[in-house]
Amino acid sequence: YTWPGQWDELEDIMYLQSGYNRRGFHDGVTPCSAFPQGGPGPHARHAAAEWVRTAFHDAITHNKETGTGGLDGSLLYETDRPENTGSIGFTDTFGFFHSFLNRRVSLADLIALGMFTAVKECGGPTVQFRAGRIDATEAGESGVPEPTTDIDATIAQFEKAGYTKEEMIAMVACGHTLGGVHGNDFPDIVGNSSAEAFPQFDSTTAKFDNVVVTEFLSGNTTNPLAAGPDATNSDQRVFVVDKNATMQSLADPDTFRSTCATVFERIIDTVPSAVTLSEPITPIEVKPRIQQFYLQDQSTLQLEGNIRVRTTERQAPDEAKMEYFDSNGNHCDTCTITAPIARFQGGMGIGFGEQFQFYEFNTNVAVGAISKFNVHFTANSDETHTNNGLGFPLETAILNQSPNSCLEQKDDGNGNWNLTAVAAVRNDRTNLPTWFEVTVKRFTEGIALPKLDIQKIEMARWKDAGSDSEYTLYSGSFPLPIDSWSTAYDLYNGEGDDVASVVNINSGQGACNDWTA
Ligand code: HEM
Repeated sequence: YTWPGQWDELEDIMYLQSGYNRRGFHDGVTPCSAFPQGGPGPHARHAAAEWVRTAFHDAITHNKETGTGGLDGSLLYETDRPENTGSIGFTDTFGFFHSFLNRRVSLADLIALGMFTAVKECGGPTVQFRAGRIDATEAGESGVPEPTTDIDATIAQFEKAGYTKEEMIAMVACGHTLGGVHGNDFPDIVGNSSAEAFPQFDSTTAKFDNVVVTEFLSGNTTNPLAAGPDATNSDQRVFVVDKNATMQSLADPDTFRSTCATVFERIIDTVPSAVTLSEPITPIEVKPRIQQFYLQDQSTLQLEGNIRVRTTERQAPDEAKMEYFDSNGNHCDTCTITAPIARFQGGMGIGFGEQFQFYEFNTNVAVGAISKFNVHFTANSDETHTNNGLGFPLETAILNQSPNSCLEQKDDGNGNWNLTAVAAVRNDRTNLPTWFEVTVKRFTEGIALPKLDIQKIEMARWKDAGSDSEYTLYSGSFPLPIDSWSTAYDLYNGEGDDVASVVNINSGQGACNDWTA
Protein backbone atom coordinates (compact mmCIF):
# COMPACT_ATOMS: atom_id res chain seq x y z
CA TYR A 1 0.00 0.00 0.00
CA THR A 2 1.22 3.47 -0.90
CA TRP A 3 -0.55 6.61 0.34
CA PRO A 4 -2.70 8.16 -1.00
CA GLY A 5 -4.55 5.08 -2.21
CA GLN A 6 -7.59 4.77 -4.42
CA TRP A 7 -9.67 3.06 -1.72
CA ASP A 8 -8.71 5.19 1.27
CA GLU A 9 -12.22 6.41 1.83
CA LEU A 10 -13.78 2.95 1.64
CA GLU A 11 -11.19 1.72 4.14
CA ASP A 12 -12.31 4.50 6.52
CA ILE A 13 -15.98 3.61 6.01
CA MET A 14 -15.13 -0.03 6.69
CA TYR A 15 -13.14 0.39 9.90
CA LEU A 16 -13.98 3.73 11.55
CA GLN A 17 -17.25 2.75 13.18
CA SER A 18 -16.99 4.64 16.47
CA GLY A 19 -14.84 7.21 18.20
CA TYR A 20 -12.68 9.83 16.53
CA ASN A 21 -13.46 10.42 12.84
CA ARG A 22 -16.23 7.83 12.96
CA ARG A 23 -18.03 7.20 9.70
CA GLY A 24 -20.75 5.13 11.36
CA PHE A 25 -21.60 2.89 8.41
CA HIS A 26 -22.57 0.12 10.84
CA ASP A 27 -25.18 2.34 12.53
CA GLY A 28 -27.79 1.09 10.07
CA VAL A 29 -27.44 -2.49 11.33
CA THR A 30 -26.48 -1.93 14.97
CA PRO A 31 -27.51 -3.84 16.98
CA CYS A 32 -28.04 -6.78 14.64
CA SER A 33 -31.75 -6.78 15.49
CA ALA A 34 -32.21 -3.10 14.51
CA PHE A 35 -35.07 -2.14 12.21
CA PRO A 36 -34.27 0.26 9.35
CA GLN A 37 -33.57 3.83 10.45
CA GLY A 38 -34.75 5.58 7.33
CA GLY A 39 -38.00 5.40 5.46
CA PRO A 40 -41.49 4.49 6.53
CA GLY A 41 -42.62 1.05 7.63
CA PRO A 42 -43.50 -0.97 10.68
CA HIS A 43 -40.98 -2.21 13.19
CA ALA A 44 -41.48 -5.81 12.04
CA ARG A 45 -38.45 -5.45 9.84
CA HIS A 46 -34.79 -6.34 10.12
CA ALA A 47 -32.20 -3.99 8.61
CA ALA A 48 -29.26 -6.43 8.65
CA ALA A 49 -31.36 -9.02 6.82
CA GLU A 50 -32.38 -6.39 4.27
CA TRP A 51 -28.75 -5.46 3.58
CA VAL A 52 -27.87 -9.14 2.97
CA ARG A 53 -30.90 -9.69 0.73
CA THR A 54 -30.01 -6.54 -1.22
CA ALA A 55 -26.58 -7.94 -2.16
CA PHE A 56 -28.12 -11.22 -3.32
CA HIS A 57 -30.88 -9.66 -5.43
CA ASP A 58 -28.35 -7.39 -7.15
CA ALA A 59 -25.79 -10.14 -7.81
CA ILE A 60 -27.95 -13.08 -8.91
CA THR A 61 -28.92 -11.45 -12.23
CA HIS A 62 -25.34 -11.82 -13.48
CA ASN A 63 -25.00 -13.59 -16.82
CA LYS A 64 -21.69 -15.44 -16.90
CA GLU A 65 -21.93 -16.02 -20.69
CA THR A 66 -22.26 -12.36 -21.61
CA GLY A 67 -20.30 -11.08 -18.61
CA THR A 68 -23.05 -8.60 -17.80
CA GLY A 69 -24.93 -7.79 -14.61
CA GLY A 70 -24.05 -8.89 -11.11
CA LEU A 71 -23.20 -6.67 -8.22
CA ASP A 72 -23.49 -3.37 -10.07
CA GLY A 73 -26.26 -1.52 -8.24
CA SER A 74 -28.73 -2.14 -11.10
CA LEU A 75 -31.21 -3.27 -8.42
CA LEU A 76 -31.77 0.47 -7.83
CA TYR A 77 -33.71 0.51 -11.11
CA GLU A 78 -35.37 -2.91 -10.71
CA THR A 79 -37.32 -2.55 -7.47
CA ASP A 80 -40.75 -2.56 -9.17
CA ARG A 81 -40.23 -6.07 -10.59
CA PRO A 82 -42.35 -8.88 -9.06
CA GLU A 83 -39.11 -10.85 -8.43
CA ASN A 84 -38.08 -8.02 -6.09
CA THR A 85 -41.25 -8.02 -3.98
CA GLY A 86 -40.51 -6.59 -0.55
CA SER A 87 -38.60 -3.80 -2.23
CA ILE A 88 -38.97 -1.40 0.69
CA GLY A 89 -36.06 -3.34 2.21
CA PHE A 90 -33.94 -2.43 -0.81
CA THR A 91 -34.98 1.22 -1.06
CA ASP A 92 -34.43 1.83 2.66
CA THR A 93 -31.01 0.17 2.37
CA PHE A 94 -30.14 2.47 -0.54
CA GLY A 95 -31.47 5.43 1.45
CA PHE A 96 -29.09 4.67 4.31
CA PHE A 97 -26.18 4.40 1.84
CA HIS A 98 -26.94 7.82 0.33
CA SER A 99 -24.62 9.85 2.54
CA PHE A 100 -21.70 7.49 1.77
CA LEU A 101 -22.15 7.57 -2.01
CA ASN A 102 -19.82 9.77 -4.06
CA ARG A 103 -17.78 9.64 -7.23
CA ARG A 104 -15.13 7.49 -5.53
CA VAL A 105 -17.48 5.26 -3.53
CA SER A 106 -19.94 3.41 -5.76
CA LEU A 107 -23.34 2.12 -4.68
CA ALA A 108 -22.22 -1.36 -5.74
CA ASP A 109 -19.19 -1.19 -3.41
CA LEU A 110 -21.48 0.01 -0.60
CA ILE A 111 -23.84 -2.93 -1.21
CA ALA A 112 -20.85 -5.30 -0.98
CA LEU A 113 -19.53 -3.55 2.13
CA GLY A 114 -23.08 -3.75 3.51
CA MET A 115 -22.88 -7.54 3.24
CA PHE A 116 -19.59 -7.56 5.16
CA THR A 117 -20.97 -5.17 7.79
CA ALA A 118 -24.37 -6.81 8.37
CA VAL A 119 -22.89 -10.30 8.67
CA LYS A 120 -20.15 -9.13 11.02
CA GLU A 121 -22.57 -7.12 13.17
CA CYS A 122 -24.77 -10.21 13.55
CA GLY A 123 -21.88 -12.33 14.82
CA GLY A 124 -21.15 -13.99 11.49
CA PRO A 125 -17.80 -14.62 9.80
CA THR A 126 -15.61 -12.06 8.03
CA VAL A 127 -16.61 -11.75 4.39
CA GLN A 128 -13.57 -10.52 2.50
CA PHE A 129 -14.26 -7.16 0.87
CA ARG A 130 -12.63 -5.96 -2.35
CA ALA A 131 -13.37 -2.59 -3.93
CA GLY A 132 -13.80 -1.32 -7.46
CA ARG A 133 -17.38 -2.12 -8.49
CA ILE A 134 -18.90 0.19 -11.07
CA ASP A 135 -22.51 1.30 -10.94
CA ALA A 136 -25.02 0.48 -13.64
CA THR A 137 -27.03 3.46 -14.85
CA GLU A 138 -30.14 1.49 -15.78
CA ALA A 139 -31.95 -1.77 -15.10
CA GLY A 140 -30.29 -4.99 -16.25
CA GLU A 141 -31.52 -8.51 -17.01
CA SER A 142 -34.08 -10.08 -14.70
CA GLY A 143 -33.64 -13.48 -13.07
CA VAL A 144 -34.11 -13.55 -9.29
CA PRO A 145 -35.65 -16.87 -8.23
CA GLU A 146 -39.03 -16.59 -6.52
CA PRO A 147 -40.70 -18.92 -4.01
CA THR A 148 -42.93 -20.25 -6.80
CA THR A 149 -40.06 -20.86 -9.25
CA ASP A 150 -39.67 -24.61 -9.86
CA ILE A 151 -36.41 -26.22 -8.80
CA ASP A 152 -34.98 -26.78 -12.30
CA ALA A 153 -35.50 -23.14 -13.22
CA THR A 154 -34.02 -22.07 -9.87
CA ILE A 155 -30.91 -24.19 -10.45
CA ALA A 156 -30.67 -22.75 -13.98
CA GLN A 157 -30.83 -19.19 -12.65
CA PHE A 158 -28.00 -19.85 -10.18
CA GLU A 159 -25.97 -21.58 -12.93
CA LYS A 160 -26.46 -18.65 -15.29
CA ALA A 161 -24.96 -16.42 -12.60
CA GLY A 162 -22.01 -18.82 -12.29
CA TYR A 163 -22.97 -20.75 -9.16
CA THR A 164 -23.03 -24.54 -8.62
CA LYS A 165 -25.89 -26.46 -6.97
CA GLU A 166 -23.85 -26.79 -3.78
CA GLU A 167 -23.17 -23.06 -3.75
CA MET A 168 -26.86 -22.40 -4.28
CA ILE A 169 -27.82 -24.52 -1.28
CA ALA A 170 -25.21 -22.86 0.93
CA MET A 171 -26.17 -19.37 -0.28
CA VAL A 172 -29.82 -19.92 0.58
CA ALA A 173 -29.03 -21.47 3.98
CA CYS A 174 -26.55 -18.72 4.87
CA GLY A 175 -28.85 -15.95 3.65
CA HIS A 176 -31.88 -17.34 5.42
CA THR A 177 -30.28 -17.40 8.86
CA LEU A 178 -31.34 -13.75 9.14
CA GLY A 179 -34.83 -12.27 8.80
CA GLY A 180 -37.99 -13.87 7.55
CA VAL A 181 -41.01 -13.40 5.30
CA HIS A 182 -43.33 -10.38 5.56
CA GLY A 183 -47.10 -10.90 5.62
CA ASN A 184 -47.76 -7.79 3.56
CA ASP A 185 -45.34 -8.91 0.83
CA PHE A 186 -46.22 -12.61 0.74
CA PRO A 187 -49.68 -13.04 2.36
CA ASP A 188 -50.19 -16.49 0.84
CA ILE A 189 -46.96 -17.78 2.38
CA VAL A 190 -47.46 -16.18 5.78
CA GLY A 191 -51.22 -16.75 5.89
CA ASN A 192 -51.68 -13.20 7.11
CA SER A 193 -51.41 -9.97 5.13
CA SER A 194 -50.49 -7.78 8.09
CA ALA A 195 -47.28 -5.77 7.97
CA GLU A 196 -46.66 -6.87 11.55
CA ALA A 197 -46.68 -10.57 10.60
CA PHE A 198 -43.01 -11.47 10.11
CA PRO A 199 -42.32 -15.17 10.72
CA GLN A 200 -38.57 -15.84 10.92
CA PHE A 201 -36.51 -18.39 9.00
CA ASP A 202 -35.27 -19.91 12.25
CA SER A 203 -35.87 -19.66 15.99
CA THR A 204 -32.73 -17.62 16.73
CA THR A 205 -33.75 -14.15 15.60
CA ALA A 206 -31.06 -11.70 14.56
CA LYS A 207 -28.21 -14.13 15.02
CA PHE A 208 -25.93 -15.36 12.27
CA ASP A 209 -25.89 -19.08 13.13
CA ASN A 210 -26.70 -22.44 11.55
CA VAL A 211 -29.98 -23.01 13.40
CA VAL A 212 -31.82 -22.56 10.09
CA VAL A 213 -29.94 -25.70 8.99
CA THR A 214 -30.23 -27.80 12.13
CA GLU A 215 -33.96 -27.11 12.54
CA PHE A 216 -34.52 -28.10 8.91
CA LEU A 217 -32.57 -31.34 9.30
CA SER A 218 -34.34 -32.28 12.50
CA GLY A 219 -37.75 -31.69 10.97
CA ASN A 220 -38.91 -29.01 13.39
CA THR A 221 -38.33 -25.97 11.18
CA THR A 222 -40.84 -23.13 11.14
CA ASN A 223 -39.11 -21.53 8.11
CA PRO A 224 -42.04 -20.16 6.05
CA LEU A 225 -40.24 -21.22 2.84
CA ALA A 226 -39.70 -24.79 4.09
CA ALA A 227 -42.76 -25.50 6.22
CA GLY A 228 -45.27 -23.40 4.32
CA PRO A 229 -47.58 -24.16 1.39
CA ASP A 230 -46.02 -26.62 -1.13
CA ALA A 231 -46.20 -24.15 -4.03
CA THR A 232 -43.91 -21.71 -2.26
CA ASN A 233 -41.63 -24.08 -0.32
CA SER A 234 -38.54 -22.97 -2.22
CA ASP A 235 -36.09 -23.50 0.66
CA GLN A 236 -37.38 -27.04 1.10
CA ARG A 237 -36.84 -27.76 -2.62
CA VAL A 238 -33.39 -26.13 -2.68
CA PHE A 239 -32.07 -27.75 0.50
CA VAL A 240 -32.71 -31.33 -0.68
CA VAL A 241 -31.26 -30.95 -4.19
CA ASP A 242 -28.16 -33.01 -3.25
CA LYS A 243 -30.06 -35.24 -0.83
CA ASN A 244 -29.09 -33.05 2.14
CA ALA A 245 -25.35 -33.59 1.65
CA THR A 246 -24.58 -29.86 1.77
CA MET A 247 -27.07 -29.24 4.57
CA GLN A 248 -25.51 -32.03 6.63
CA SER A 249 -22.07 -30.49 6.28
CA LEU A 250 -23.49 -27.10 7.29
CA ALA A 251 -24.85 -28.67 10.49
CA ASP A 252 -21.31 -28.28 11.81
CA PRO A 253 -21.15 -24.65 13.08
CA ASP A 254 -17.54 -24.08 11.98
CA THR A 255 -18.24 -25.42 8.49
CA PHE A 256 -21.31 -23.21 8.34
CA ARG A 257 -19.28 -20.10 9.18
CA SER A 258 -16.45 -20.76 6.77
CA THR A 259 -18.80 -21.84 3.97
CA CYS A 260 -20.96 -18.73 4.44
CA ALA A 261 -17.88 -16.50 4.26
CA THR A 262 -16.88 -18.20 1.01
CA VAL A 263 -20.27 -18.12 -0.71
CA PHE A 264 -21.04 -14.55 0.38
CA GLU A 265 -17.68 -13.52 -1.03
CA ARG A 266 -18.72 -15.25 -4.26
CA ILE A 267 -21.93 -13.19 -4.25
CA ILE A 268 -20.28 -9.81 -3.72
CA ASP A 269 -17.46 -10.60 -6.15
CA THR A 270 -19.94 -11.45 -8.91
CA VAL A 271 -19.36 -8.42 -11.10
CA PRO A 272 -19.61 -7.56 -14.80
CA SER A 273 -16.57 -8.86 -16.72
CA ALA A 274 -15.41 -5.30 -17.42
CA VAL A 275 -14.83 -4.71 -13.69
CA THR A 276 -11.51 -5.49 -11.99
CA LEU A 277 -11.71 -5.70 -8.22
CA SER A 278 -8.94 -4.53 -5.90
CA GLU A 279 -6.98 -6.71 -3.53
CA PRO A 280 -8.95 -7.31 -0.29
CA ILE A 281 -9.21 -4.12 1.74
CA THR A 282 -7.27 -4.50 4.99
CA PRO A 283 -6.62 -1.87 7.66
CA ILE A 284 -3.82 0.57 6.83
CA GLU A 285 -1.02 0.93 9.42
CA VAL A 286 -0.24 4.66 9.10
CA LYS A 287 -2.61 6.94 7.25
CA PRO A 288 -2.36 10.74 7.16
CA ARG A 289 -5.33 12.94 6.39
CA ILE A 290 -4.68 16.46 5.12
CA GLN A 291 -7.67 18.62 6.04
CA GLN A 292 -6.30 22.08 5.24
CA PHE A 293 -3.31 22.99 3.13
CA TYR A 294 -3.56 26.48 1.78
CA LEU A 295 -1.77 29.78 1.31
CA GLN A 296 -2.34 31.90 4.39
CA ASP A 297 -0.41 34.86 3.08
CA GLN A 298 1.88 35.13 0.10
CA SER A 299 4.73 33.17 1.69
CA THR A 300 3.11 30.99 4.39
CA LEU A 301 1.18 27.74 4.19
CA GLN A 302 -1.43 26.62 6.70
CA LEU A 303 -1.26 22.85 7.25
CA GLU A 304 -3.83 20.95 9.27
CA GLY A 305 -4.85 17.34 9.58
CA ASN A 306 -4.23 14.13 11.42
CA ILE A 307 -2.28 10.91 11.32
CA ARG A 308 -4.01 7.64 12.03
CA VAL A 309 -1.86 4.88 13.54
CA ARG A 310 -3.24 1.34 13.74
CA THR A 311 -2.94 0.22 17.36
CA THR A 312 -4.63 -3.17 17.10
CA GLU A 313 -1.22 -4.81 17.38
CA ARG A 314 0.99 -2.05 18.76
CA GLN A 315 1.00 0.19 21.81
CA ALA A 316 -0.42 3.64 21.16
CA PRO A 317 2.52 6.07 20.81
CA ASP A 318 2.41 9.24 22.95
CA GLU A 319 2.90 11.41 19.88
CA ALA A 320 3.78 11.19 16.21
CA LYS A 321 6.48 13.23 14.49
CA MET A 322 6.34 14.35 10.88
CA GLU A 323 9.87 14.68 9.58
CA TYR A 324 9.47 16.79 6.49
CA PHE A 325 11.45 17.53 3.34
CA ASP A 326 11.55 20.76 1.35
CA SER A 327 10.74 21.16 -2.33
CA ASN A 328 14.30 20.05 -3.21
CA GLY A 329 13.93 16.89 -1.14
CA ASN A 330 16.18 18.07 1.72
CA HIS A 331 15.46 17.46 5.39
CA CYS A 332 16.86 19.82 8.05
CA ASP A 333 17.38 19.15 11.78
CA THR A 334 14.45 21.29 12.87
CA CYS A 335 12.12 20.19 10.06
CA THR A 336 9.79 18.24 12.34
CA ILE A 337 6.13 18.75 13.20
CA THR A 338 5.03 17.14 16.44
CA ALA A 339 1.49 15.78 16.34
CA PRO A 340 0.03 15.09 19.80
CA ILE A 341 -2.83 12.67 20.52
CA ALA A 342 -6.16 14.12 19.39
CA ARG A 343 -8.37 15.14 22.30
CA PHE A 344 -11.83 14.41 20.93
CA GLN A 345 -12.90 10.91 22.06
CA GLY A 346 -9.38 10.39 23.36
CA GLY A 347 -8.29 10.33 19.75
CA MET A 348 -9.32 6.70 19.50
CA GLY A 349 -11.23 5.08 16.68
CA ILE A 350 -12.49 1.51 16.53
CA GLY A 351 -14.36 -0.83 14.24
CA PHE A 352 -14.71 -4.58 13.76
CA GLY A 353 -11.85 -5.53 16.07
CA GLU A 354 -9.52 -2.86 14.72
CA GLN A 355 -8.18 -0.02 16.84
CA PHE A 356 -6.60 3.27 15.80
CA GLN A 357 -5.00 6.24 17.55
CA PHE A 358 -5.18 9.68 15.94
CA TYR A 359 -2.56 12.45 16.17
CA GLU A 360 -3.39 16.01 15.12
CA PHE A 361 -1.27 18.70 13.54
CA ASN A 362 -2.09 22.34 12.91
CA THR A 363 0.84 24.54 11.94
CA ASN A 364 2.36 27.07 9.54
CA VAL A 365 5.18 26.30 7.14
CA ALA A 366 7.01 28.58 4.72
CA VAL A 367 6.19 28.11 1.04
CA GLY A 368 8.71 25.67 -0.43
CA ALA A 369 9.69 24.26 2.97
CA ILE A 370 7.53 21.15 2.77
CA SER A 371 6.84 18.68 -0.02
CA LYS A 372 6.60 15.34 1.78
CA PHE A 373 7.17 13.78 5.20
CA ASN A 374 8.01 10.58 7.00
CA VAL A 375 6.16 9.59 10.16
CA HIS A 376 8.18 8.65 13.21
CA PHE A 377 6.89 7.38 16.55
CA THR A 378 7.73 5.11 19.43
CA ALA A 379 5.27 2.27 20.00
CA ASN A 380 6.59 -1.12 21.18
CA SER A 381 9.78 0.13 19.52
CA ASP A 382 10.96 3.02 17.34
CA GLU A 383 9.23 3.09 13.97
CA THR A 384 9.76 5.29 10.93
CA HIS A 385 7.18 5.07 8.16
CA THR A 386 8.42 6.31 4.80
CA ASN A 387 5.44 5.38 2.59
CA ASN A 388 7.57 2.80 0.75
CA GLY A 389 10.53 5.13 0.56
CA LEU A 390 8.59 7.90 -1.18
CA GLY A 391 7.59 9.91 1.88
CA PHE A 392 3.95 10.92 2.36
CA PRO A 393 3.53 13.51 -0.44
CA LEU A 394 1.88 16.91 -0.10
CA GLU A 395 0.37 18.37 -3.25
CA THR A 396 2.02 21.77 -3.70
CA ALA A 397 1.18 22.37 -7.39
CA ILE A 398 -2.40 23.30 -6.54
CA LEU A 399 -3.83 24.26 -3.14
CA ASN A 400 -7.42 24.40 -1.95
CA GLN A 401 -7.96 27.98 -0.73
CA SER A 402 -10.76 27.03 1.66
CA PRO A 403 -11.01 30.48 3.36
CA ASN A 404 -11.55 32.10 -0.05
CA SER A 405 -14.07 29.49 -1.24
CA CYS A 406 -17.71 29.25 -0.24
CA LEU A 407 -21.24 28.10 -0.91
CA GLU A 408 -23.20 31.32 -0.77
CA GLN A 409 -26.61 30.62 0.73
CA LYS A 410 -28.53 32.92 -1.57
CA ASP A 411 -31.13 31.60 -3.99
CA ASP A 412 -30.44 32.66 -7.58
CA GLY A 413 -34.18 32.53 -8.37
CA ASN A 414 -33.92 28.97 -9.75
CA GLY A 415 -33.28 27.26 -6.43
CA ASN A 416 -29.49 27.24 -6.82
CA TRP A 417 -26.84 28.35 -4.38
CA ASN A 418 -23.60 29.70 -5.79
CA LEU A 419 -20.50 27.56 -5.23
CA THR A 420 -17.21 29.44 -5.55
CA ALA A 421 -13.99 27.45 -5.63
CA VAL A 422 -10.65 29.21 -5.24
CA ALA A 423 -7.29 27.51 -5.78
CA ALA A 424 -3.69 28.66 -5.53
CA VAL A 425 -1.68 27.43 -8.52
CA ARG A 426 2.11 27.35 -8.34
CA ASN A 427 3.51 29.83 -10.86
CA ASP A 428 5.46 27.19 -12.81
CA ARG A 429 2.07 25.64 -13.69
CA THR A 430 -0.09 28.64 -14.53
CA ASN A 431 0.40 27.87 -18.24
CA LEU A 432 -1.60 24.64 -17.70
CA PRO A 433 -5.41 24.45 -17.46
CA THR A 434 -6.98 24.75 -14.00
CA TRP A 435 -10.51 23.57 -13.31
CA PHE A 436 -12.78 22.05 -10.70
CA GLU A 437 -15.23 19.17 -10.92
CA VAL A 438 -18.33 19.18 -8.78
CA THR A 439 -20.66 16.23 -8.24
CA VAL A 440 -24.24 17.25 -8.97
CA LYS A 441 -26.94 14.85 -7.76
CA ARG A 442 -29.71 14.22 -10.28
CA PHE A 443 -32.77 12.52 -8.81
CA THR A 444 -35.40 10.67 -10.84
CA GLU A 445 -38.95 10.22 -9.54
CA GLY A 446 -39.30 6.80 -7.93
CA ILE A 447 -35.55 6.03 -7.76
CA ALA A 448 -34.06 6.03 -4.26
CA LEU A 449 -30.65 7.45 -5.15
CA PRO A 450 -29.48 10.20 -7.51
CA LYS A 451 -27.29 9.77 -10.56
CA LEU A 452 -23.97 11.52 -10.01
CA ASP A 453 -23.42 14.07 -12.73
CA ILE A 454 -19.82 15.35 -12.73
CA GLN A 455 -19.69 18.95 -13.94
CA LYS A 456 -16.36 20.39 -15.08
CA ILE A 457 -15.87 24.13 -14.54
CA GLU A 458 -12.89 26.02 -15.86
CA MET A 459 -11.20 28.32 -13.38
CA ALA A 460 -9.81 31.71 -14.36
CA ARG A 461 -7.01 33.77 -12.95
CA TRP A 462 -8.38 35.80 -10.01
CA LYS A 463 -5.47 37.55 -8.26
CA ASP A 464 -1.74 37.42 -7.77
CA ALA A 465 -1.10 35.95 -4.36
CA GLY A 466 1.48 38.72 -3.85
CA SER A 467 4.38 40.35 -5.61
CA ASP A 468 6.90 37.86 -4.19
CA SER A 469 4.60 34.89 -4.10
CA GLU A 470 5.22 31.65 -5.92
CA TYR A 471 1.45 31.26 -6.37
CA THR A 472 -1.41 32.75 -8.37
CA LEU A 473 -5.04 32.52 -7.27
CA TYR A 474 -7.70 31.04 -9.56
CA SER A 475 -11.44 31.10 -9.15
CA GLY A 476 -14.51 29.49 -10.65
CA SER A 477 -18.15 29.18 -9.70
CA PHE A 478 -21.17 27.00 -10.33
CA PRO A 479 -24.89 27.30 -9.44
CA LEU A 480 -25.57 24.27 -7.27
CA PRO A 481 -29.13 22.84 -7.30
CA ILE A 482 -30.84 22.27 -3.94
CA ASP A 483 -30.32 18.45 -3.97
CA SER A 484 -26.58 19.00 -4.23
CA TRP A 485 -26.02 21.52 -1.47
CA SER A 486 -24.17 18.84 0.41
CA THR A 487 -21.73 17.58 -2.18
CA ALA A 488 -18.01 17.55 -2.85
CA TYR A 489 -15.70 18.87 -5.53
CA ASP A 490 -12.15 18.31 -6.75
CA LEU A 491 -9.53 20.80 -7.94
CA TYR A 492 -7.26 20.05 -10.89
CA ASN A 493 -4.32 21.61 -12.66
CA GLY A 494 -2.43 20.09 -15.57
CA GLU A 495 -2.94 18.06 -18.70
CA GLY A 496 -2.31 14.57 -20.04
CA ASP A 497 -0.49 12.39 -17.52
CA ASP A 498 0.60 15.39 -15.50
CA VAL A 499 -2.47 16.37 -13.48
CA ALA A 500 -2.21 17.61 -9.90
CA SER A 501 -5.36 17.47 -7.79
CA VAL A 502 -6.97 18.07 -4.42
CA VAL A 503 -10.01 15.84 -4.12
CA ASN A 504 -13.14 15.46 -2.07
CA ILE A 505 -13.51 19.03 -0.84
CA ASN A 506 -16.73 19.88 1.00
CA SER A 507 -18.55 22.97 -0.12
CA GLY A 508 -18.03 24.49 3.33
CA GLN A 509 -18.67 28.00 4.63
CA GLY A 510 -21.33 30.47 3.51
CA ALA A 511 -19.14 33.46 2.68
CA CYS A 512 -15.86 33.76 0.78
CA ASN A 513 -13.01 35.74 2.33
CA ASP A 514 -11.31 38.20 0.04
CA TRP A 515 -7.54 37.99 -0.53
CA THR A 516 -5.24 40.84 0.26
CA ALA A 517 -1.66 40.34 -0.73
C1 HEM B 1 -34.06 -19.79 -4.30
C2 HEM B 1 -33.56 -18.69 -3.83
C3 HEM B 1 -34.28 -17.75 -2.90
C4 HEM B 1 -35.62 -17.49 -2.78
C5 HEM B 1 -36.76 -18.07 -3.59
C6 HEM B 1 -35.76 -16.53 -1.72
C7 HEM B 1 -36.97 -16.02 -1.30
C8 HEM B 1 -37.14 -15.13 -0.26
C9 HEM B 1 -38.38 -14.55 0.18
C10 HEM B 1 -39.73 -14.84 -0.44
C11 HEM B 1 -38.13 -13.74 1.21
C12 HEM B 1 -39.11 -12.86 1.99
C13 HEM B 1 -38.94 -11.40 1.58
C14 HEM B 1 -39.89 -10.44 2.26
O1 HEM B 1 -40.87 -10.87 2.85
O2 HEM B 1 -39.63 -9.25 2.20
C15 HEM B 1 -36.72 -13.80 1.46
C16 HEM B 1 -36.08 -13.12 2.44
C17 HEM B 1 -34.72 -13.09 2.59
N1 HEM B 1 -33.79 -13.64 1.74
FE1 HEM B 1 -34.17 -14.96 0.29
N2 HEM B 1 -34.54 -16.24 -1.23
C18 HEM B 1 -33.61 -16.95 -1.93
C19 HEM B 1 -32.25 -16.92 -1.76
C20 HEM B 1 -31.59 -16.06 -0.91
C21 HEM B 1 -30.17 -15.94 -0.83
C22 HEM B 1 -29.17 -16.73 -1.66
C23 HEM B 1 -29.91 -14.97 0.12
C24 HEM B 1 -28.61 -14.41 0.60
C25 HEM B 1 -27.46 -14.82 0.31
C26 HEM B 1 -31.19 -14.54 0.65
C27 HEM B 1 -31.35 -13.65 1.66
C28 HEM B 1 -32.56 -13.32 2.24
C29 HEM B 1 -32.71 -12.58 3.46
C30 HEM B 1 -31.57 -12.06 4.35
C31 HEM B 1 -34.06 -12.43 3.68
C32 HEM B 1 -34.75 -11.72 4.85
C33 HEM B 1 -35.15 -10.32 4.48
C34 HEM B 1 -35.91 -9.64 5.58
O3 HEM B 1 -36.06 -10.18 6.66
O4 HEM B 1 -36.37 -8.51 5.34
N3 HEM B 1 -32.18 -15.21 -0.01
N4 HEM B 1 -36.13 -14.64 0.54
